[in-house]
Amino acid sequence: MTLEPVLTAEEMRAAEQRAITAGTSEWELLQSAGKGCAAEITAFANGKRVTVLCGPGNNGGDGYVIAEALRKKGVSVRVVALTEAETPTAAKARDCYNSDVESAHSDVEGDILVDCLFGTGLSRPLDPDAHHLLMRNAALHQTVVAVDLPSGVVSNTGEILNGELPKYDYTFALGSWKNAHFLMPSSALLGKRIRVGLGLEFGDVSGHLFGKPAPTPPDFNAHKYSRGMVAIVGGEMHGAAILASEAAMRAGAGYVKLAGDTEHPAVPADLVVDPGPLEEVLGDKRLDAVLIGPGLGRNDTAKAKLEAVFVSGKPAVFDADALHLITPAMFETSERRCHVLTPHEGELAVLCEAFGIDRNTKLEKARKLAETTGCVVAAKGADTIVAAPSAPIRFFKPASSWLSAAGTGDVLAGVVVSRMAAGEPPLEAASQAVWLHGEAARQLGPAFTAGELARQMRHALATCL
Ligand SMILES: NC(=O)C1=CN([C@@H]2O[C@H](COP(=O)(O)OP(=O)(O)OC[C@H]3O[C@@H](n4cnc5c(N)ncnc54)[C@H](O)[C@@H]3O)[C@@H](O)[C@H]2O)[C@H](O)CC1
Ligand SMILES: [K+]
Repeated sequence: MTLEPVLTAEEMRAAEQRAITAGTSEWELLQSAGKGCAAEITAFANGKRVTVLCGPGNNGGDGYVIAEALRKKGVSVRVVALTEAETPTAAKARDCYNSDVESAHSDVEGDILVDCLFGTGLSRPLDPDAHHLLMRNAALHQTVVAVDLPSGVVSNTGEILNGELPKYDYTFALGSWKNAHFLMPSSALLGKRIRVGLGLEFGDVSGHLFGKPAPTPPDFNAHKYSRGMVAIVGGEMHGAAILASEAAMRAGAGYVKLAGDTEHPAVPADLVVDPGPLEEVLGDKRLDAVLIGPGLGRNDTAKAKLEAVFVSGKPAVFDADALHLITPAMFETSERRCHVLTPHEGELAVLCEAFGIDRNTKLEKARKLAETTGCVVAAKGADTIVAAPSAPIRFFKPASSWLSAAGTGDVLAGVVVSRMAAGEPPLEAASQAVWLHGEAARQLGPAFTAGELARQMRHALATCL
């Protein structure tokens, strides 16, 4: 499993400062950044006309270095400066650009637009002139490149301060990934994400990009219980729990039991349906993990089942309807706190209300909910993140937008509980599940159903073994 640092703007500046203290100058960092971007652009700039828009800070400084590096390689370059270079390093880069710099009044037609107006230093929305310059010129070029971040995006939150920004074809993350590279709404703008390394050391960071997991296959002498036993608590709507079970059966667990009186034509022969009392199912010592929520309903029976899961003390995944019924008091009936919650945006809001959490962004809501409950929180959406108490936030490369189909959340919950039963700690189980879910969707291409996604899960798992 790979974890790449994802930083806030403050962490990035601190890393840069450490490098400077250790003897690498800001000028050298700017040179590495600019030359690294120029090398990437050269790969698709053959015979193309490049326009570089430069802002006042070091993001603009990167732009002058990029322009000079491309110019030296014989690429046709024009540079348009929004204002004078304001930092000493950007001013030096401006002076080292050996050609004309045009004023921001000119529209430039070309093929590739390189946006170096603002990066991590953005502190307010673009002024109308800067915004028009960016929008007009983006429309006049076929390919649009963001250096570090699209100008107008807040690095720590992914907010777009100007409402509308161009769609980019490439974004070059300088030194490290930043939160905005994986959070909505900015994540939808970025095009292909490329990290340009600057040789910086990061140490402890507040976020990680979670890469391909490395689950272990069953032991040589494994049996169904040693591989992990899952119970999925059925409820009012049978389809959702069956979908979750289909996914759980294909994500590592050796034994998946559907707890309830589910008589449904879609129940496969390889799924054990146990209509006995829920307390007995949950009391089975061999049971490793429980999922409750998909198709559960929200009536008194559903609430009693949820309370039984808490009382059992088994590691649990709470999804869908269960997230509407959870109360802080339920945690007091159980010694175990480290469960997994898998809310989408609406369910996250419901949970924050229930636990008295008042935060503005998805990142802050998920982080605070994890701290307050002690649970791992997989906050789903186009920018799924996984938060755990006292751990860096986990970000993920964006998954297929075809995942926006009914039942895909039930499938995810089934994969989380399966990975937990297979022995993964809750944070790993949730992270692996998000990755496998995205990989299964990638393999399926367009317009798949939740059932197909569940059945694809073993092929996603196969890519990790
Ligand atoms: N951190 C690193 O390791 C490296 C970063 N590099 C690049 O530098 C930028 C960050 O540079 P900085 O000078 O801090 O900020 P910006 O260039 O983003 O510009 C901020 C500049 O502009 C003013 N400002 C902020 N918002 C606005 C606005 N809406 N309108 C007008 N002016 C605004 C603000 O006061 C600052 O003066 C980083 O993203 C990288 O691209 C280098 O590559 C070296 C390594
Ligand atoms: K930029």
